[in-house]
Amino acid sequence: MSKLVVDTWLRADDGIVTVVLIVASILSIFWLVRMLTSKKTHPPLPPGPRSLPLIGNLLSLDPELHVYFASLAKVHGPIARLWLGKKLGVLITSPELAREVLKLHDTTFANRDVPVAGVEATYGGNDIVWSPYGDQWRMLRKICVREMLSNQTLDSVYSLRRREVRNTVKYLHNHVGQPVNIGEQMFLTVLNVITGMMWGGTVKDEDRATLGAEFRQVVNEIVGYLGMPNLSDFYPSLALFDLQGVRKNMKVLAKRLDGIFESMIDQRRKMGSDENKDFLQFLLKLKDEGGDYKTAFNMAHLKSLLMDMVVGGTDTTSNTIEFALAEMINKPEVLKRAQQELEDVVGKDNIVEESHINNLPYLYAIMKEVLRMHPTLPLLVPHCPSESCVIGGYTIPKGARVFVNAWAIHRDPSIWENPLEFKPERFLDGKWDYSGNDFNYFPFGSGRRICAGTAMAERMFMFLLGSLIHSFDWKLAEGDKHDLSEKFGIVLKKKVALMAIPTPRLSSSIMYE
Ligand code: HEM
Repeated sequence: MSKLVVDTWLRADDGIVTVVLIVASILSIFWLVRMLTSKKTHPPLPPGPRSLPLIGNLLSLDPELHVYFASLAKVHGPIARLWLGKKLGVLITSPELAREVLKLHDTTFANRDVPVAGVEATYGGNDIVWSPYGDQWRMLRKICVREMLSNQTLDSVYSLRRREVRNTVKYLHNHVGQPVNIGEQMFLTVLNVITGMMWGGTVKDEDRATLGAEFRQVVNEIVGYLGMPNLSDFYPSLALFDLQGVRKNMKVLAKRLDGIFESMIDQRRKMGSDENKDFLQFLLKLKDEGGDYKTAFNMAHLKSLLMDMVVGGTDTTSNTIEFALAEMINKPEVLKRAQQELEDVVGKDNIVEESHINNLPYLYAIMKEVLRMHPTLPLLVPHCPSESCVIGGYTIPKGARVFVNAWAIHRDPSIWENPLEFKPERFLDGKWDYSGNDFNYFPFGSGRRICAGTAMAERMFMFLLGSLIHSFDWKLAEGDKHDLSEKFGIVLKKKVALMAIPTPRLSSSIMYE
């Protein structure tokens, strides 16, 4: 090889080295700049407990999720993460951060991470609770709130609520001196009101025990599966195998309710259109004739709205009343004070009417206090950001399951004096309300996804519990201990059913008819 060729090669090599060095330097600068800027735009994930590869934190989950999540917040702070298999869970446990999620970034977090159980229960997630934030959700919510849950509609069907509440008082009067399963009776009363509003149906007195208990069991199981950690949700690639059988069982339960819906729809179709102007008739007309909505209203929407009302409206209200009565029996001075208020406003020779409820501030304070201590949906319905978002200085990636722990915030000693004491008086000054603007106290949630049934829940609670304690004195069944412990589910319930014995306290037995 000639010297000239070797020199040329060496010079060419120098050139290559120089070019490589320049490119490397430019790339390094780019990398550095990216690192620095990406650090700025993508803060880290929230802190959380150490997790195992693939399994994440699944092995340390406690069935009482609300309590377990509160304990994690104590260690990791008001925003924490948890790996549920491949799914990222984010726990929000302070009023400030709840405000960021539910108010400042309301639109981003107005979505749901729909569990497999939710899809099965609601004809493919076609209901209000699980629809993503968008036209379908807007349509369903508007229909429900306007046609069934508005104050105006509720006023127009007062006679129905009155009839059911009177039936319950009568039933209790027939069981004076005997232990009554309060949750079951409250469930049945609310169920009758809701089905009465939907299609005019009520469970007859003779079927009260059997049909009511069956309905309650189905709703209980559906609600149970909705709150249960399910591997199919945490490992979507395993969903096909349905390892815990959640989808299979949910299908069976949904089918049982669907059978009832089908037969109601059938009966309603056979009736003339002028008979019984109820919610179902309105929905059928909307389905057949169409409405002024961007999304066409179909049969899946119709049935899933019925499902929302039955599942979302019954257990929630009845469990709250059961907790309230249990707390009052445990604190007889609270029961006495509420009874005195009713005596002052209603009298002992009169029965409670819904028109009285606005004049019962102490009973209202009891409702607020029970929703503070035992918020019916302790973690709300989990929210899900539609895009990555920074909360409290940490990134919550798109698609994470966000649990806002209202239960823990409602028991935070830095906000509430003696938070574990049941003390309705704390609400008497009207300082706290649950309209969703106060993030120290939000049992119905806040923002776009706030509960759609607040007005109905309020009326049923006040009217039904007011009637119960105005008409009867209450004590526990012989040998029963006061037990106020909770059992976690998407809807919180009493661990031990309240069995209580009614004793009449009104002046005449006519008032129990
Ligand atoms: C004590 C009674 C009740 C309580 C404490 C309660 C509480 C709640 C809460 C916390 C949420 C979730 C809010 C969120 O995701 O941020 C919710 C959603 C909902 N509730 Fe209630 N609820 C009650 C009764 C009812 C009743 C009686 C109905 C209807 C008959 C109802 C219908 C709904 C519906 C449809 C949603 C879904 C709203 C949406 O995703 O847009 N609720 N409720």
